[in-house]
Amino acid sequence: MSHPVVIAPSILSADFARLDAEIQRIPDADWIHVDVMDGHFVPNLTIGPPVAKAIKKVTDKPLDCHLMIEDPGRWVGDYVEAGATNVTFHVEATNDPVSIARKLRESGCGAGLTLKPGTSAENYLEMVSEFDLVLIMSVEPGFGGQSFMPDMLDKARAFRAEIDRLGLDTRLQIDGGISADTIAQAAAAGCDTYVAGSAVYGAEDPNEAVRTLRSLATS
Ligand SMILES: O=C(CO)[C@H](O)[C@H](O)COP(=O)(O)O
Repeated sequence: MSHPVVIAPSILSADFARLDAEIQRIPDADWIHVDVMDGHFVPNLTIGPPVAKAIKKVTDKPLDCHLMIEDPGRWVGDYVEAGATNVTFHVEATNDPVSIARKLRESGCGAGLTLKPGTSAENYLEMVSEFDLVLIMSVEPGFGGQSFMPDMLDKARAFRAEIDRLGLDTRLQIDGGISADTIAQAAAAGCDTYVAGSAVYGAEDPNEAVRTLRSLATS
């Protein structure tokens, strides 16, 4: 099943002192991507539920929360309460991703599965029907501004094949080093949902960057 392209700028690369204004600079974005880091699962510390809730107040766009945290099952409810549309968590941080996905879906929130670059798709393909979104990390999670890892496209192809084989409408998202130079490769590998931080907020006109990414992903 093919979806319209979604461009989800990551506010990790925005000015945290002016988040409301930074979000208003990207009216053509489809989703707002919120990178949650706990200083344990990844060596960086960013934002938590109160900030997600504050962001929700200043935008009607879906809030796409990527939890780079330990023990995600303990915290997902807080992001649902904060107004998340999707909550994506790492398979490396839990022994029971399916239970967490079911909890999210029962609360009316989309469930997202994600894997670090070193984790292979093999053990997780079979659970794809439990998820609304699969996120392929194309950098090591933790920081914006890193280089795209083209080897991750094989993982995207494997998930795309399984999603299509089962006829699911699960979205295939990619995050890390997505720019005008890399987005077409990700599209060719079957991705339909793109996170971009520095390529959007590092541009002189972030909204123009969003439009350019969308057009390169669809051409
Ligand atoms: O999850 C992330 C880092 O862990 C970020 O969303 C991602 O890296 C986006 O930044 P950039 O587009 O600059 O690579």
